[in-house]
Amino acid sequence: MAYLASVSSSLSIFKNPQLSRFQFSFAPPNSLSLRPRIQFLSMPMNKTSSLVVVAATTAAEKQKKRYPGESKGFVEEMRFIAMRLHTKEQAKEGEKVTKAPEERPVAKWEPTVEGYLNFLVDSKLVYDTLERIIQDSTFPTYAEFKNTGLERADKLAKDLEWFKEQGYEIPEATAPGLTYSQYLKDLAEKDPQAFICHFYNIYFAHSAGGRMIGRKVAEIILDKKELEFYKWDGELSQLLQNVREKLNKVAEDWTREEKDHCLEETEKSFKHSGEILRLILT
Ligand code: HEM
Repeated sequence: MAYLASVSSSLSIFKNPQLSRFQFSFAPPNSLSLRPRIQFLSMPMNKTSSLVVVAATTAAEKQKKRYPGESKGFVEEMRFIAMRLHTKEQAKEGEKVTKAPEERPVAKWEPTVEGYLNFLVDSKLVYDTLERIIQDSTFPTYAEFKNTGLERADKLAKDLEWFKEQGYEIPEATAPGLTYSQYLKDLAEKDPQAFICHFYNIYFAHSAGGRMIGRKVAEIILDKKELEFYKWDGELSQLLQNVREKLNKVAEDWTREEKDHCLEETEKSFKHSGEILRLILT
């Protein structure tokens, strides 16, 4: 119903006699679909003007279509989709409304050391998996990302060692980390575009929201101790920029369909990372 209302209010533009033919397309609010959207065409402006609903764009129109962020390179396209999947409380550009525990404002989190340790252990498993896949790979799409300086597994190993020295018992990895790790291994074998989507989201999320979370949690439960997980050797902004350039270059060889497929994987990346983040609050 909401869609119908927005369609009819948009129809006023058809009254403009200058427009002998006008067309627009729309998708339901919050739709992440990148596939052809429903399109409305108006016929020449006279009394018999009619509205024709066409179910799909033609190949030529599709080619002309611009994707948000496209002019800046593929990373910007991935970023655009990722930002829409945040809630407003998580990031200014966020649009998502449902609120799982980890989607509530970080300022209101009540973390526990035990939960945080589960989060660090599962995160380490995911980074171990990603970094082993990249390091062992001879496949150019993956090999490009060896030794970017963003790697986190060794840093997390040091942090877990520190917790041990403080007398904490280091837990075993739990279901969210184990499931995500296996999922990444499967993707790496059979779906490079989807794998690269996870690669981007995991490392870039950690450099943005992840650091914010680390600071907040350390304030509440670690007497502000800054963990190695949140430190990089070298200038982080430069490391990120180098990886952005490599990602853009890799994606230049992809067809539009392969790019869309990569973008469509973003939701899964949020789902898996969200489950690991939620451990902090257990
Ligand atoms: C509590 C959870 C989260 C919070 C508080 C959070 C917060 C943020 C913030 C503040 C930014 C920076 C926005 C800006 O540039 O102005 C950001 C960027 C981003 N986040 Fe999140 N985020 C969260 C979870 C996630 C998750 C689960 C993912 C995906 C796995 C993700 C992926 C990204 C990406 C890809 C960026 C863009 C980084 C860049 O611009 O280089 N975030 N997030």
